[in-house]
Amino acid sequence: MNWDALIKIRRDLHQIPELGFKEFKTQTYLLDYLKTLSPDRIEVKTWKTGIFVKIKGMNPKKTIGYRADIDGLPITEATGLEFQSLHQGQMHACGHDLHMTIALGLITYFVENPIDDHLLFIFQPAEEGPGGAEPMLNTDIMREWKPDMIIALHIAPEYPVGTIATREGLLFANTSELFIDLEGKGGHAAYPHQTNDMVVAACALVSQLQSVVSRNVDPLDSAVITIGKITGGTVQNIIAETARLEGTIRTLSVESMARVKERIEALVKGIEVGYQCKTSIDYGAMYHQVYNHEEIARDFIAFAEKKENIEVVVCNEAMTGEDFGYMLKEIPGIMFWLGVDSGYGLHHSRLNPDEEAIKTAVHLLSEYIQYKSK
Ligand SMILES: CC(=O)N[C@@H](CCC[C@H](N)C(=O)O)C(=O)O
Repeated sequence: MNWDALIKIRRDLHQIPELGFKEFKTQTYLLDYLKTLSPDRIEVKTWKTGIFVKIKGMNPKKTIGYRADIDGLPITEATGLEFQSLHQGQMHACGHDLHMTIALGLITYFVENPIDDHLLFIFQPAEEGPGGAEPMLNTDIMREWKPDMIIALHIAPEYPVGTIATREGLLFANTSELFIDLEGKGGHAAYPHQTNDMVVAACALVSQLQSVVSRNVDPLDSAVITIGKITGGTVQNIIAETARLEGTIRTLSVESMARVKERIEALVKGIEVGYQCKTSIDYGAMYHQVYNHEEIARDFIAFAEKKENIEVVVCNEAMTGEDFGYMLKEIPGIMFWLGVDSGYGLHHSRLNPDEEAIKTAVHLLSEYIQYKSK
């Protein structure tokens, strides 16, 4: 494997992060790379900004899948790296540049070292939203090339390189986006009694939302409500007529998601009455939990534990979301965390994964896939 070439690929991809379903340059870059590989064994099909790559097996009995997400985030990069993002306000701050590079490393390896089974690599757009996994699953290409098992990984800044972490069963939470619009009556800053101020209403609502997890969810269960963005008003001396909260809900069960939403709706109704305004709630994109197939997870953990230079952690569930959960709902498989040792975490403008982890993942997965194909 030409590791220097893979590092260059990672850095090239890092420079061109694009948001969900706008990954045009990324798709072109990936397709250009795939054209450099011997065409005899691979078939490539595109879907929107995503790509399916099938590597034909020598004596196939099944198809093994690997999924890499390809979109970036609306974050202004502050790493100061020489290969930092060229796209103002956009960054690969969730490691998808590494996920794609690892997929290309595996494709290159298996084109050069064919195995018995078919392999399907899925480059999936829009993981950060609105979600590309579910629509990709529903394509004719996927119906035709559907894998019998599927694998994905996610970088983990908190673990050192060489560590992987996973577990049987639930790994990532159920998620739902949350958008709440408030509309009242604006006016002059000096005449608040003639208005219904939506900045005040929005602040009250953010505070009240904090009681849902602390008072409506069983302490032995887990949930998260995060409001990541508030907008409202126009200038400092005009009382705001509108405000908008944007956030996300995370729960460990589908039932808790329903309960949390019920409570949010009740609080929003209360704001409507208490602050004399109109409200609306939009749940945006929702992701199914990531649930690892127990037997495959056990087998993968046992396999990885035998590898030199790999430390396996059997981790707790995380409140992160991943639309790979939809793929695992239909296809038996696993997701795991890949240690990349960064002082800054996921979705941070200074996230700086150690590129050595690319080698760890390509070694581990090429060996695991060969073992599963025997
Ligand atoms: C691994 C990761 O960070 N995934 C994202 C998925 C976002 C889903 C959706 N846009 C939402 O915010 O609910 C995450 O934030 O966990």
